[in-house]
Amino acid sequence: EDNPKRQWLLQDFEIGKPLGKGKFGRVYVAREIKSKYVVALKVIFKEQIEKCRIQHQLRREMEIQTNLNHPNVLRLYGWFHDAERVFLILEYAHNGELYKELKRKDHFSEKQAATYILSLTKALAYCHEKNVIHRDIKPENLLLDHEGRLKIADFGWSVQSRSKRHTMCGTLDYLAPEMVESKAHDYAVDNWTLGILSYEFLYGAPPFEAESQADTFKRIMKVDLSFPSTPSVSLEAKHLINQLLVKDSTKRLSLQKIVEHPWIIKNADPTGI
Ligand SMILES: Clc1cnc2c(Nc3ccc(N4CCOCC4)cc3)nc(-c3cccnc3)cn12
Repeated sequence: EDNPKRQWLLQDFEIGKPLGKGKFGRVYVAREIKSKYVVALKVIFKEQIEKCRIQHQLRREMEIQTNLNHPNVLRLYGWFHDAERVFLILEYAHNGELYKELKRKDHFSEKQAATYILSLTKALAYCHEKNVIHRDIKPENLLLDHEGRLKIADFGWSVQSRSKRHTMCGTLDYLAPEMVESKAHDYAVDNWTLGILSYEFLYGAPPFEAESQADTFKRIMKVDLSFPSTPSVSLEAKHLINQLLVKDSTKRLSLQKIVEHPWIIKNADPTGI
């Protein structure tokens, strides 16, 4: 407040109930005492970080998320550390995890599913513009704010796209074909995931689910996609899913084309609620 660059301290916060635990630590709801602002405090143990040698990954998550500012991306307000822990000060998502909502409702309506997919598409377009590829978009990493607006969280696995970093201010001119190809390939993974999530939001389970990991792998590689007869889903929705779950990453529908797709135009609430 007076000096924004002042280091945050644990004593600046009242810690509330644990919201959940991840592999590297726990997330608590907390309140910054002076401003009474409610946040989520993600506590990560340094020994865990050293043991799994994820220092660089954590630093990358923090650099990336600090620089992202989008209504559908969970804000990272700041961070601090003490002898044994690192603390991330994150935006609190009052309505919790999207996948719990999906489990509760079995599957979403076409309007709800299209609204979430539109929010995700806009958030990913923003991230890609900032050369960030999330690579791990799944219901567990999606949270809902007090208005039910979707927030992408947990950038632990995202990467700053490497090709942009190697070339001089983003020109592709000097990149070898495989580098240009890999750049296009990298970003397109998030488009595939939007297809998976569209299916999962509408049917309640992901399209290539199978008994074993090996079977799921086979189904993905074959793009072994089929639509159950119930719940009944519109042809436009199936059309969008078919245009995203394409093996050739260069043939997947672009984020811009998703925003303009008839199913999205017809069903999504542009305010994202
Ligand atoms: Cl980061 C971050 C920001 N906000 C959250 C959040 N918010 C949140 C709000 C409300 C409820 N409840 C609402 C009433 O019913 C019970 C659940 C849960 C989580 N949860 C987690 C989380 C949850 C589970 C596991 N690992 C992390 C992480 N978060």
